[in-house]
Amino acid sequence: MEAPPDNDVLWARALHFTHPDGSPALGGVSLGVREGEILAVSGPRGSGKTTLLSCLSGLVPAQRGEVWFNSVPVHTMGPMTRERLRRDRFGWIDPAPVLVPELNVWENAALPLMLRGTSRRRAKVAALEWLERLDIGDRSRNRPHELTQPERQRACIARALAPAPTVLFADEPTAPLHRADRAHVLRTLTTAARSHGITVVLATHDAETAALADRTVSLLDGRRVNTVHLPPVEETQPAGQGAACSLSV
Ligand SMILES: Nc1ncnc2c1ncn2[C@@H]1O[C@H](COP(=O)(O)OP(=O)(O)OP(=O)(O)O)[C@@H](O)[C@H]1O
Repeated sequence: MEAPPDNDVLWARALHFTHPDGSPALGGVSLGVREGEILAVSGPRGSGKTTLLSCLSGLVPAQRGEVWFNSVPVHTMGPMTRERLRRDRFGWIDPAPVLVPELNVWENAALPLMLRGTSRRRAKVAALEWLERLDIGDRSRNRPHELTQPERQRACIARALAPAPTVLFADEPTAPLHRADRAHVLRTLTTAARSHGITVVLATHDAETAALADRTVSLLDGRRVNTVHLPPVEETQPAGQGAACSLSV
C-alpha cells in the first residue's frame, strides 16, 4: 500500500462511490490537502462535491479507494472510530442550517465542544466569541426558530469553528446568505481558518467563493478535471438548475 506524503493532512486515492440506488457519484478521485490549506472543491451541481467531502470526512466510507488523515488510514476504520474522529478532529458546515430547536443559539454553538468534554462554562465563552465574530452575538439567547435563515447559518458556522477543528468541511457554507453577507461570512471563515491553522475543504459551485481558496480541485461527473469555468452564483439561473460551465480536461 502506498503511504501518503507527510505534509498532507488529508490524502485520498482512487475514491469510488455509488449511491445505494445505483447513481454513480465518484469515479476514482485522488487528492491531497496540505496542513492549513484552504482547498476549494468546485464543480457544477451533481458533480460529486458533497459525496467527496462525505468520503474524506469518514461520514460515509467509499466503496473503493483510500482516505488517510495525518498518515492514519480512515478507510479501514470501523464506524465508531470514524465517528470519534469526526467528533474530535473534524468540523462540518451544511449548505442549509440545521440546529437543535430546543436549545438556544449559544447552546447550539457550544454543543460540539461539550461533546468533546469541554466544561459548559468554557464552551459558552468560546461559542459567544464566535457568535460575536459572526455578528449574531445579540441573538445568542434566542431559539433557532426566532432567527432568519442567514442568522441560523451564521450560528452553524460559529458552531463549526468554535472547537477549532483540525479540518473543516464546508459544503456550500454561504448558500443561504445574501450576497453582501456572503463576502463577510466567507472572510470571517477564511481569516479564522488561517489564524487558527484550520485546514478547510470548501465545496462550492461559485467562482467567487472558489477564488478565496489557496487552491482549487475541479470535479465533473465524479472525476477530477483540470478546470471548470463557473459563473458567479448570481449568473446561474433559473434557481435550482445546474450551473452553466465549460471545462478543459
Ligand atoms: N442520496 C443520494 N441518492 C442517490 N443519488 C445521489 C444522492 N446524493 C447525490 N446523488 C447523486 O450523486 C451525484 C453526485 O451528487 P453530489 O451531491 O455529491 O454532487 P454535488 O456536486 O455536491 O451537487 P450539489 O451542488 O447539488 O450538492 C449526483 O448525480 C447526484 O444526483
